[in-house]
Amino acid sequence: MQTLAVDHPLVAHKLTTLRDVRTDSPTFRRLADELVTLLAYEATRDVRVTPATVQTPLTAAEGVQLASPKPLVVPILRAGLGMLDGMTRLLPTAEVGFLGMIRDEGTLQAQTYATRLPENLSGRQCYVLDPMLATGGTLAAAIKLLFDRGADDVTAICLLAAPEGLKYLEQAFEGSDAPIRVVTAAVDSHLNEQGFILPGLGDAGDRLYGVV
Ligand SMILES: O=P(O)(O)OC[C@H]1O[C@H](OP(=O)(O)OP(=O)(O)O)[C@H](O)[C@@H]1O
Ligand SMILES: O=c1cc[nH]c(=O)[nH]1
Ligand SMILES: [Mg+2]
Repeated sequence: MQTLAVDHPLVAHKLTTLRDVRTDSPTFRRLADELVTLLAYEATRDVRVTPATVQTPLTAAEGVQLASPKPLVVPILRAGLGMLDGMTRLLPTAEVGFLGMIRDEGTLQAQTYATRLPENLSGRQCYVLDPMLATGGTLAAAIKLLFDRGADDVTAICLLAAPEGLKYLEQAFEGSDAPIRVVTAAVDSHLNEQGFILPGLGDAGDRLYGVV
């Protein structure tokens, strides 16, 4: 598994405001959207392309186009939905599938309550969107579901990741042949006793959707 914490002053600037407890929901949504687009630029570095030739007004030019089958973007509801527009701005022709997952705040176990994905993902590159990688249980379950349907390459885009979650994923998919990448704006310090990322940004779903 590869982890990339994107080191860029604009990412750090936007993340700082996102963390700030005084940031209201509309601003939080806008910043999350902008951050995803910046992270997506790095996360799609290995997106598959094929050679293509176009005619310019003057002559032929060799270039590339996105390969087939096209990439699949999978936001994990609810909080991952706040990352979808930022991602599809960069990959407008990607197909979008949905996973609804919720972490039980007592046991910290993830449960899947909705699945709307293509049955066969063989040969597909998948981009999973979830702002918080905490214990890693949610993302591990999502990646397993994609692999079970034949996906052969998964990149997760997270706004924040905890070292515990990264380690959990590393162990869960140890020996897997398929590439797994995690692209994040920052790897934070650790989890607290309630499984929240510190310093973190609180409950991403609640902050996106105005619960607080
Ligand atoms: O790494 P984990 O310990 O599994 O925790 C991370 C998950 O928790 C949050 O979702 P939550 O369950 O709160 O659902 P929500 O998106 O509906 O708020 C977050 O968006 C991740 O999906
Ligand atoms: O810090 C955390 C951990 C899980 N889910 C969140 O929204 N925030
Ligand atoms: Mg939540």
